[in-house]
Amino acid sequence: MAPSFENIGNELFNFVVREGNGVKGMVDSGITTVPDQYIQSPQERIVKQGIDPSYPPSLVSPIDLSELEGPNHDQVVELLGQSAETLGFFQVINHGVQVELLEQLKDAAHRFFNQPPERKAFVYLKGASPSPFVKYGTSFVPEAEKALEWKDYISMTYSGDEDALNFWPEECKEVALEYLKSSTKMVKRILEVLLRRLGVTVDHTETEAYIGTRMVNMNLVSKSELTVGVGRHSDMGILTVLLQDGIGGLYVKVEDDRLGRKKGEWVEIPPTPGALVVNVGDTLEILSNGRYKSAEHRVWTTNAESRVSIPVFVFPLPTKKIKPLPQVVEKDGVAHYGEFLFEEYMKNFFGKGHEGKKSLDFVKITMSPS
Ligand SMILES: O=C(O)CCC(=O)C(=O)O
Ligand SMILES: [Fe+2]
Repeated sequence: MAPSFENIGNELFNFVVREGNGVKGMVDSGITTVPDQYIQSPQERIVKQGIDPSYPPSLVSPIDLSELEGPNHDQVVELLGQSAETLGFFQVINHGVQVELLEQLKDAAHRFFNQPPERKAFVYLKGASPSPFVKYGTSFVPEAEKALEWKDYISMTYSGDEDALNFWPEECKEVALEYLKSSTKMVKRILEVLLRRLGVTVDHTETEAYIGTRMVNMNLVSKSELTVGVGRHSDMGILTVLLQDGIGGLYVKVEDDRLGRKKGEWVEIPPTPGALVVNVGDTLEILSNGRYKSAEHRVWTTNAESRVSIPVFVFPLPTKKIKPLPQVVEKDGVAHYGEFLFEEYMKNFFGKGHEGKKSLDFVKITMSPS
């Protein structure tokens, strides 16, 4: 049977979850063995191979977004488009998020996680938090995962500046809010050029509904081997912006022959000072009728150091109806995904453990052989 918090043992459950110690607390307490529930099967773990010098340059070289506004506009759009079509991941610089803010964010994340556990549990734990928009937790969906993730997180959903400054944690609220706002601007611009590249223009109200929900998370993956920081998954939204620290360990699955890599191979997105990682989410894959790929990715753990990462997830309003964009379907002659309300998608996504790109099966139209 799949292990879960139900059979994790009350003592451990109380310590990790109820008392807010998280995985970090377990590691800080000096445990010498990883509890069974966290041990991943060997195929789920990652052995770090280091960066291959023959790496396709587009995977490593960040794309300069400021060039979107200059004479190289078309080339930059092509770079973004091809990255979104092939790997589903790219890195960007001159992204409009202040470089000093990136350092401040990483410090703020450590400050948050370094607080005494009782404070994190008392103020932010699911159920205890004074706002439904702030949640401190551990693993992804502990009740549903096959093996638990070696990760603690705080999740802050944007519901207005005032709410953010009132409810988000003191240690990180200002920087997190600024990061979320400038990342959203960038996402809007990238989305616009990616859609225009497909011959689609979306009006302002429609765009706002596609990017109407924004959430900033801070993840802490503690030290260990045998475990996984973040299990194999794709993101559910439009685009995700991600700040990772210098530890590395974010791996993406290759699905496209054009990258000069074998299908199914995992490549690392190397930490690049000043750059942000951007990746396509399920919703953009659906809107583009499968042209842009929401890539499967995961994060390793290492014995050397703990790792922080700070994603901004941009996804539709819950009430937004989602289906492949009609202009794209017209060109393709067939829709590859059905229509749904975004809240249904979210319910499905958060109702299960991470399992690769399975989240998309929920809406995929599979052709029956005739
Ligand atoms: O920590 C990372 O590098 C990636 C995190 C991630 O994939 C997620 O939170 O969805
Ligand atoms: Fe992700």
